[in-house]
Amino acid sequence: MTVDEARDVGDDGEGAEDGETVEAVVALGANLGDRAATLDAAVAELDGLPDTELVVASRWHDSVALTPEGLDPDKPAYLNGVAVLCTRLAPHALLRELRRLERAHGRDRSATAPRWGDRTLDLDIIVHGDTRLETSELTLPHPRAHERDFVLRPWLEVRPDAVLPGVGPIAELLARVTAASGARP
Ligand SMILES: Nc1ncnc2c1ncn2[C@@H]1O[C@H](COP(=O)(O)OP(=O)(O)OP(=O)(O)O)[C@@H](O)[C@H]1O
Ligand SMILES: Nc1nc2c(c(=O)[nH]1)N=C(CO)CN2
Repeated sequence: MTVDEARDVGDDGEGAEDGETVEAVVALGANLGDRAATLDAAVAELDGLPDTELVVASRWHDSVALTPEGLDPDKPAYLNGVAVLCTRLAPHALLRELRRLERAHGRDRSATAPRWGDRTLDLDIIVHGDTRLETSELTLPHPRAHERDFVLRPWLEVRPDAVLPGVGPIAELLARVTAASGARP
């Protein structure tokens, strides 16, 4: 499938069914190791997933680590970005592939790893077409995407008109997050 065709899919107001081609947005983050090299490699690996093609990836953005206690400039800073994929993988199948790629990059998912702890690679599904679902393994859209500058900013860079299904245009969401943080847009 070509990039232009990819831009036209997943826009029919329905949740994605098995085997349907949709545009999915994956958020990438890393704050350990050679962050840029890891994210570059991950983008290439996303492009190589079965029934999947990379449409566009954002630049990598530096961002202060968000922890359960708030922003922590003493933690290693993150590089964040997004990749827009055209995929026939169903949501849970895509999630399994992302977990596999995280593992391959040394992601520590042991029981002792702290919530929102430092990581070599984090891959989250932000949207999968217009799918809205909530299971024990997967919530779509990603439940915290609307409040995350480090997701919305790179996404806006590559998809200025994107809408978070059930929430709103990401340009408005980013403006709200930026205003709430007291920072300039
Ligand atoms: N949209 C989603 N994308 C990725 N994982 C999800 C999603 N919704 C639910 N999950 C579940 O969240 C679990 C925890 O994921 P992970 O450890 O990457 O969270 P986190 O990145 O530390 O935090 P956050 O979810 O706030 O970004 C995963 O095992 C997965 O089953
Ligand atoms: N800046 C930044 N902070 C985070 C990030 C992230 O990607 N960027 N991911 C987290 C868990 O998903 C927790 N904190």
